[in-house]
Amino acid sequence: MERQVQRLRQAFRSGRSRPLSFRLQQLEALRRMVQECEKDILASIAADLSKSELNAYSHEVITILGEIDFMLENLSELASAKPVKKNLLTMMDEAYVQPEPLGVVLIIGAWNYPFVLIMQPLVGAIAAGNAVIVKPSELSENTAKILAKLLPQYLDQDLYAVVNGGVTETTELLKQRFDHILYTGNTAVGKIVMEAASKHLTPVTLELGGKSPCYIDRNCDLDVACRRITWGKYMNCGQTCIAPDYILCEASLQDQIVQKIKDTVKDFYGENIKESPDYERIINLRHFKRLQSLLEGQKIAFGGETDEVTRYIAPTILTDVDPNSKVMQEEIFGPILPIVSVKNVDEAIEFINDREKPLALYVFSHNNKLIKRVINETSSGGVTGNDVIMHFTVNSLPFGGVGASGMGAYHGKYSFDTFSHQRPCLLKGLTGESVNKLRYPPNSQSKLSWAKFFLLKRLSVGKLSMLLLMALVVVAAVTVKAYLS
Ligand SMILES: NC(=O)c1ccc[n+]([C@@H]2O[C@H](COP(=O)([O-])OP(=O)(O)OC[C@H]3O[C@@H](n4cnc5c(N)ncnc54)[C@H](O)[C@@H]3O)[C@@H](O)[C@H]2O)c1
Ligand SMILES: CC(C)=CCC/C(C)=C/CC/C(C)=C/C=O
Repeated sequence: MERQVQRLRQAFRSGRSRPLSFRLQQLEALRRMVQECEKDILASIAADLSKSELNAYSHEVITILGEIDFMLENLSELASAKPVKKNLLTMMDEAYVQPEPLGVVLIIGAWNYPFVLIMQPLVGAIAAGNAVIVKPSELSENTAKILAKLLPQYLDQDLYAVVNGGVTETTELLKQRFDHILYTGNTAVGKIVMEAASKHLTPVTLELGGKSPCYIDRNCDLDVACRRITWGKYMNCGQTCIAPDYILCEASLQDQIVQKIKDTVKDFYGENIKESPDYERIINLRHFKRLQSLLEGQKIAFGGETDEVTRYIAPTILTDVDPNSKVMQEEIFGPILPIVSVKNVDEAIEFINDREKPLALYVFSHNNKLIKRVINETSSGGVTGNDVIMHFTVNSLPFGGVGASGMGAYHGKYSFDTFSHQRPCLLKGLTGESVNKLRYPPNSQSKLSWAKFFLLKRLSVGKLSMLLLMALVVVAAVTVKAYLS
């Protein structure tokens, strides 16, 4: 592992990854990889998540092609030096912010969107000019294998590497010194990653999870709300970090919501959900059993059927859920949707604020003021009003958590910035010592008041009259010169 990181560091130090032409060429190669190997990529994702290839394409491949296109179109602007405002002391100089690559970056992905969660940060890290090691999740082993096979075929092998493996390999990897680590996964491992990174003072981006609430206001089109929630909750069998975790609503809405979600499930997946190509399975037996245990003692208003052999759990709704019950204590990450009743929006806001800051927050209402109020009075990684999941798809929005749901963000420009150092540059000439004298010792009251003038634009009466006098002399000189010529 150590040798591998050293090899990448050496390649980074050679400067090969820095020219924009090289970065663009690598991004184009990545796009070719996705297009030319689409079939194998889709088959791997499909095998890992019992997912149809159509869904694998729309859940994962579209996002990556969009991200690569964005970087190809915007890289020269993103990577360019940005001139900044100057003060009076530096007005003759050049001042700008120059984004520069950080060095060798580690990207650790999770299993639930195994392609997107490796590839999207990788696009940003390459665009920013870094060398990169990616570590796909061992739980999505087919996608891990195809990434390890394809990436070296299309990318520069000295700068970009894939390490596969589980806890042992990741632990070993985390002992190495990186210049940035982006980790996606659960909070407990997030803490391990951050602790390991702290040994080298390596900055981290942590893309974690949490319980993302969904408040449905009485003043709302329930048909539309329930259709959108059904889509976002049961896609990927609920194994989506930003899936609505639970619903908050007034008690009187509960039965209507159950009925409408039931009807939508039938529209989406048909009478026999098990036969639907659009309904996935739980990733492994450990998660299957964990989810089964969340159903114990709950009022199941819809669904609840499970099949251990195929790790099938039906789209399920729990009603009158006690906020202290187990299903409300941990991120569900499966197709179980609890409804917790609140008296009104005030109580919903309090409920959200009493808990850890979630990765996403959803509010459904005709009343935009109410939506804005919920946004203003709570905190979460991201928000979508009157829909779910969709803020993820806008790559001009930063994607990330806050508090327990993570730190830092990526996507589009935010990926580029995450993997760059914003380097402040000031370029001066070697003239102008008469002004510089002001900051050289010995100090004096007069130098201090000039410094206040140049840096704070504060002028004493004495300095003001002197400046006026100087201005008058300049005007007089110009007038005399004009008269004589
Ligand atoms: N914010 C996001 O974008 C996002 C996206 C997907 C998933 N998630 C969150 O991730 C969680 C599900 O993922 P998961 O954690 O089950 O995925 P996982 O089991 O695939 O683990 C994530 C990564 O951590 C590594 N890992 C596991 N144990 C480790 C250890 N002890 N030391 C070092 N590395 C270790 C794994 O090898 C893997 O690469 C959920 O909480 C979900 O909300 C967040
Ligand atoms: C709207 C379309 C076409 C796709 C959405 C894809 C999707 C659900 C992405 C989620 C990715 C993500 C960060 C998952 C976290 O677990």
